[in-house]
Amino acid sequence: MSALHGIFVPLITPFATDGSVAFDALEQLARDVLADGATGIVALGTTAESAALDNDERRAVVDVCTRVCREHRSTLIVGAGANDTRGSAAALAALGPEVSAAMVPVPYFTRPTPAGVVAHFSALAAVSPVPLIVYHVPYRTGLDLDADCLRALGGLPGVVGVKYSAGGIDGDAIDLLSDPPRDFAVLAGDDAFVSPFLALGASGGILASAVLATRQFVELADAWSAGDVARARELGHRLTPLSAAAFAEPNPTVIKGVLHAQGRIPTPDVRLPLLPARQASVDAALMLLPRLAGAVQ
Ligand SMILES: O=C(O)C1=N[C@H](C(=O)O)C[C@H](O)C1
Repeated sequence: MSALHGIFVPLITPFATDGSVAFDALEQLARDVLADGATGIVALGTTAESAALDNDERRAVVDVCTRVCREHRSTLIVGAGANDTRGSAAALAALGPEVSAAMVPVPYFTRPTPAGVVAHFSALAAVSPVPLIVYHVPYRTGLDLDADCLRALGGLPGVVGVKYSAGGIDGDAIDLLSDPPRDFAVLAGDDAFVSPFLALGASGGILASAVLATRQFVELADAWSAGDVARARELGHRLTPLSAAAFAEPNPTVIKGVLHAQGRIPTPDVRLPLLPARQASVDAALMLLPRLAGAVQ
């Protein structure tokens, strides 16, 4: 697939006051970010509290996102997979033809060797109905992968990209970006580091905080892609504090607090073991939004 450029917004799962999923609010969020220029959305990312949804809820979330992406002709990425190969293959088999790619975590908790990780993705790519994006997030999976391992994954047929979320820009990120596999997209997955990632050649980002300032993140990606360094730097410096504020507490608690304060979702509720963000954290993020509103050209 060639559509892995630009900003992809992983959507939160809004809850109604009775605890059910607020599908109408989810649909509106999807429409908003696509209208504001996002290349696509991610359903069932970490941001969606996927682990706290049941199978029916997960299916219904994907249905809503599929419908909106179809109408907008936009890219739909769906989070799928777990820490074993058989279960991950079953999750992938359930994805429909309108899913552009699946975002599959490096197997967490089990602690396979790098060769085991490559064998895992090789087995999944062989059976998956859709292309795979490797979700590399060592602070969640407990498994660090070096640039050579990521290149091996990127060389597998059917593996089209990586969401790189190592908590910053480390030597392996620089190594990978200096010599990525052919037709392999490196996507920034740590919101506060997206601007330097794009400067190094990443093709875009999967960024939960982009739901709060979609047009500005899109313009950031466009500016780096066009080589407008001055504009890109300025926007990056303006957006970084928002991303930092959005992640001051476990994702997506602050983002939900902000969206609720803006009237975009019915409650700021999250499901256990997450707890709602403190009001001070939500206020700190909210305070940054007015000065961003004038930042787009
Ligand atoms: O759900 C996602 O995809 C993202 N999750 C990350 C996280 O919660 O660690 C953050 C990133 O913005 C996208």
